[in-house]
Amino acid sequence: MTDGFVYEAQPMRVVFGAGSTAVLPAEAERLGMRRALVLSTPQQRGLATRVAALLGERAAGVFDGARMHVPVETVAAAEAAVAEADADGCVAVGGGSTVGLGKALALRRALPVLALPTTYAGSEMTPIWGLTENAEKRTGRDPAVMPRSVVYDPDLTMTLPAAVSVTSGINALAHAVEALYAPDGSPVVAAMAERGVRDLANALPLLADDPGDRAGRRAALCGAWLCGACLGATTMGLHHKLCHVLGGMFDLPHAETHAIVLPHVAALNLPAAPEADAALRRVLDTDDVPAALAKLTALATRLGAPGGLQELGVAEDDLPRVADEVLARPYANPWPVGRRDLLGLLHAAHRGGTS
Ligand SMILES: NC(=O)c1ccc[n+]([C@@H]2O[C@H](COP(=O)([O-])OP(=O)(O)OC[C@H]3O[C@@H](n4cnc5c(N)ncnc54)[C@H](O)[C@@H]3O)[C@@H](O)[C@H]2O)c1
Ligand SMILES: O=C(O)CCC(=O)CC(=O)O
Repeated sequence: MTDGFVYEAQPMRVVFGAGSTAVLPAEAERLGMRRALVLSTPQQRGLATRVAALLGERAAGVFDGARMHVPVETVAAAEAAVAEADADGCVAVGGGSTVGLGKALALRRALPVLALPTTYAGSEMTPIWGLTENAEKRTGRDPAVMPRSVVYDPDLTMTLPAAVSVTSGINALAHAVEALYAPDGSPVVAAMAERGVRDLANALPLLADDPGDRAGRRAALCGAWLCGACLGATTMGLHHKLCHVLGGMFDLPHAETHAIVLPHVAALNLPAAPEADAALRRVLDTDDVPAALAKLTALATRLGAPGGLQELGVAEDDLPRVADEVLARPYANPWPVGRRDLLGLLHAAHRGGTS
């Protein structure tokens, strides 16, 4: 096939709108959940408890042990909670960490997942699961982990701190950027990516200035949905690979790592991906896409996010080990990545700022 494409739509049901949390009991009923375990991080236990109260008899309890990068130990504890509560489904209330735990339960226990995202990570739109064991993060794809229903309520994002709003928004942007040059892209993905990037790039500066901006919250969540759907439909490239290796090896905060790395990968890859570059120039209204992305990263650092890998505690001496791991099992990428380029990129991301 020349210049063709394959697009496989993911089965996704989305309910979007301020106050849409109220539809949860009806969504649980639609999915046939009679005893749903509500999942959250420890920090979001209060919200999870309110969600359990809203579910009433359909709630089987709250498990608040979700952690970033889905450690296997956390999954084991959640499985024990599922067994003890005799749960027949789970409601994941939170960001990518909580949705990721729901996916692990879907994978291992065939439990249906209903997701209420509260960050912009976009995991709820993908069949990608991740698990971390012995400082190594494994990822895979399985349609069985896709949440059966996703309720996007911008009201739940009002409490998301400004810095996390910007970094998790950049995580979502990265999904769209890589989807635009993925080998399995398509016009549907490109349309979602362009709209998602535009929504997020417009909304993040508004949220940085005023996290209470309701229109900004709505636009950012809509952008996160679309960018997440792009990731769900395409294969990931160098950027995601780097973030997974770094995240797994050093237990780094996921969104912050994405925010640091993205402008550097864009600078390396976009010259080899002219169509993606043109689309991003158009939607970001710029002649220099990496610089526009670096401005968003700078927005996050102004709000207190780390500006470079060194600030995240990564030792410079460890960078060759990261490069080795990335090159050992590379993801498809427009620029044929060599060790020299990769080390240059890693050192720049380590220092922080632009390449
Ligand atoms: N599989 C996928 O497709 C995919 C995509 C993106 C991210 N991820 C995964 O998601 C994880 C990162 O997710 P994340 O960036 O959303 O962070 P997160 O879920 O870890 O949340 C970050 C922190 O913010 C808190 N929080 C979340 N929403 C809040 C809100 N509205 N108000 C106040 N506090 C809130 C959480 O409790 C947590 O303490 C990583 O493990 C990453 O690998 C997976
Ligand atoms: O890197 C991402 O943002 C998407 C993939 C991912 O995080 C895998 C996981 O769920 O751990």
